[in-house]
Amino acid sequence: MELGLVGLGKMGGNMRERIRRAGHTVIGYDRNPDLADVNSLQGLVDKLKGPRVVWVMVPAGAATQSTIDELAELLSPGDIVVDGGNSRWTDDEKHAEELKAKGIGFVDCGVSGGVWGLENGYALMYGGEKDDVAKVQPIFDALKPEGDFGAVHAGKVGAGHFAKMVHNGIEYAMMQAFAEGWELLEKVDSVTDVREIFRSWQEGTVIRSWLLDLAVNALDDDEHLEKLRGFAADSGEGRWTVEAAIDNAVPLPAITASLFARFGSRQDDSPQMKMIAALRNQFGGHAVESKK
Ligand SMILES: O=C(CO)[C@H](O)[C@H](O)COP(=O)(O)O
Repeated sequence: MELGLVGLGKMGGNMRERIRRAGHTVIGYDRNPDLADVNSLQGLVDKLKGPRVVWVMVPAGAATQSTIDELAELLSPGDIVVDGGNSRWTDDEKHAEELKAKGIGFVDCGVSGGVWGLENGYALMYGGEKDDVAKVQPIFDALKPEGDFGAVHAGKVGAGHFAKMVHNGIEYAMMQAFAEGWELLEKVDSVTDVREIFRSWQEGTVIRSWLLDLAVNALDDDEHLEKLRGFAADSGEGRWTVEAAIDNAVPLPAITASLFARFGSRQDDSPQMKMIAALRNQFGGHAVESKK
């Protein structure tokens, strides 16, 4: 089938390649002309025969919104827009309504697989009407990993991004657990080879996993991670997971703590620990450390 793909960055560029390898035609548009097959969204829409399927793979928020606004004007009734970015699931209903007013279908799709997806396939979680999903199915089949697993119709519009958001929340907590275990092992003198302990865990253990494999890769590159600064950014999905937990009164202590650990990583001199030091000093005369 034919697909229009908007956004040809790290994810979109590799996805174009994987879909083409499966024998489909992909017309790609990106603001960077070096990556694009056409020089505008109008050009992309003109090149596709109807009914069209256009997959949007641009950063969540303003970039996704403006792309969908533009597509709503350019596409025709019966066409489908897929949002494959990491959009907040609460935006999906709005996007579906905006497009529905023009007779255009909408499917939201959480995509996991990172830079490894080109070869390994992408895990897909999609939400939307059955008929709309069916029109995109050949593309889902091309992108998903080989075998029985790796793709799911998660439910109504929004369910795909909700599932991906929770996946990323779990990702935060798993990474935090590996990071904490690694730091503790590194701290203890009697342990002489932390990297080999991590490597040994790759087979036979309860915690063997792709994240563990990636941790071993990272330690092979830089055994004590000395080249890195202890700073972790976040793209929003961890926050949204915690917000959804609050809205639904679901306790998420591990995911919440892992999100807050990232916030802590951005502080060189913790303001709250200054207050704790000051209070301990006030009530107990406990020693404080002064700024150098
Ligand atoms: O979806 C992903 C992996 O599954 C992305 O890599 C995601 O952007 C990572 O999130 P964060 O920047 O918040 O760590």
